Amino acid sequence: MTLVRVRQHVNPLSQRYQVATPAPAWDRVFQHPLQPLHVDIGCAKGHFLLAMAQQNPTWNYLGMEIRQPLVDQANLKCQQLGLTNLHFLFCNVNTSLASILAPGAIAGATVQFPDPWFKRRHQKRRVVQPQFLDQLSRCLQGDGFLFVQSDVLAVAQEMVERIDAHPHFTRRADSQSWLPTNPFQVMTERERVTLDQGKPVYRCWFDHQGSQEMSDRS
Ligand SMILES: C[S@@+](CC[C@H](N)C(=O)[O-])C[C@H]1O[C@@H](n2cnc3c(N)ncnc32)[C@H](O)[C@@H]1O
Repeated sequence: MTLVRVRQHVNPLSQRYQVATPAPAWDRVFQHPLQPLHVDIGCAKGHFLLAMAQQNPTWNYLGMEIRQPLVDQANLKCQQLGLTNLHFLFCNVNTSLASILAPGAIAGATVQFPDPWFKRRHQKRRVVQPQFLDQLSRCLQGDGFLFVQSDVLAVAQEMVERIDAHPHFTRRADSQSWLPTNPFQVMTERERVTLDQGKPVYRCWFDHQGSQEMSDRS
């Protein structure tokens, strides 16, 4: 058995992650490429999507992850399970959303337990930056959704403040305070560990609206 070293954290701002990843051939990665697409950002080992894809065969699922060994392992698992509505992609979402996903290509997105980067000087490495939300908004359909959760209150608050400040996202009525449960009823790796330790999770659910053209605030 070959042991692959998986780094604990990867700095998304380092030079080697600045090259935009091209889109895969969608008709090769999904059996039915026109099904609605749900993208999980920073999917790690992909446990969440492996379960979602089995439960919802009429949706396609794309996991985006910056640690390549995790992506390779997740795609292997996907193959072993014979799933034709799931694919994992090695990329830096902060540089590659626009090169991978066409405007309006996705029906929904999740950002779950993003790396917290606690030190102040490292916080610009966090995934949910204003520019990321502009790009995500371009890729989301007019009636798409965005679900975010974290076990770190400050990270959850920062994500929610940034999403609230974006003109094309609105909190769902049930998300005016933190959602008590995960609406997908499928746990991520990090969510399971957090709940097993009896710790709280901070969750929020947004509707996306507006045309892709309006989403481009730049
Ligand atoms: C704390 S883990 C959470 C994993 C999973 N979502 C969960 O809830 O268990 C955050 C993941 O996001 C990935 N990640 C961080 N920055 C990223 C980026 N810019 N692009 C893609 N993936 C990223 C990390 O490599 C890591 O696997």
